[in-house]
Amino acid sequence: MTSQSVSPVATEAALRAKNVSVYYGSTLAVRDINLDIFKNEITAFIGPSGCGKSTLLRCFNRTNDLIRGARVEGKAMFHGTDLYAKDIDPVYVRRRIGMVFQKPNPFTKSIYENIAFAARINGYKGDMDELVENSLRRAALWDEVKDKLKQSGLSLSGGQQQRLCIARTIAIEPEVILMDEPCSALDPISTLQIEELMKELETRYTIVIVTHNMQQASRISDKTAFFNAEATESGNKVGYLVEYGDTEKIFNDPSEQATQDYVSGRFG
Ligand SMILES: Nc1ncnc2c1ncn2[C@@H]1O[C@H](COP(=O)(O)OP(=O)(O)OP(=O)(O)O)[C@@H](O)[C@H]1O
Repeated sequence: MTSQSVSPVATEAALRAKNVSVYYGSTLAVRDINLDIFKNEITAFIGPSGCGKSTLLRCFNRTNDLIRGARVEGKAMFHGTDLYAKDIDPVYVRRRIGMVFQKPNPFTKSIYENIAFAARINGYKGDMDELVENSLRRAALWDEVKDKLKQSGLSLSGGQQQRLCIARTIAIEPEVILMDEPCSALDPISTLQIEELMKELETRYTIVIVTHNMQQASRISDKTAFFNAEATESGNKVGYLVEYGDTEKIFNDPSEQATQDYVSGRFG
């Protein structure tokens, strides 16, 4: 075999959606999504309100299971394993594929216990002080809180609370972190801190972020998926994937006019 014949190592898809459609009751919310999310990359989901970004995101850690009437068709896979197969425990799925929400939601417990409690209920038996420190360090919060670990998590600023939630997620040792508009409740400085943190976390984790902030998507993500919604005959709107690719291409040279219009702020 010559060096020319050796193909480059294919980047591994951590998550894969294969013909994924999601219904709420009898209403189709998102149709026929096909998409690979690559390991150690940041993937951004963008698109106008209601096009199904959060719905699709939730498929990847089975949090749609917690919504009454939600039903997923097709396959959502994690390293080739069907996340919805009969023998798959959704609690295990959510441990491997963590989630950070729009509004910071620390427990009404101390900063220390926000991490320790999450780790304990997930069966962690190691050195708790070490885990708390490491998780807070990785979430770029340690220096700000190391002298007040007994204070309530709710005493922190919004941006610090969101980093605490990220630390809590990290403490469970996930492989993927799903982030649903994690900065939408934060001021610009806290937003930049979270963005910097995401770039640091990317070396260890695969990150998927839903964002309405175009600059944020173009600043931090490697790949971008643009979704849109169209009206069905029954008058409902159904979301679909318009275009997916390298962020640079999606923002500078998209294939679809709708993508161009959206990223340049002409609609949405
Ligand atoms: N819990 C739910 N129950 C019923 N319908 C829902 C639920 N969550 C979302 N939907 C519907 O599914 C469609 C997609 O919503 P979703 O929140 O996933 O879109 P989105 O692109 O994330 O929107 P936004 O950007 O506003 O957060 C919408 O029509 C919405 O009304």
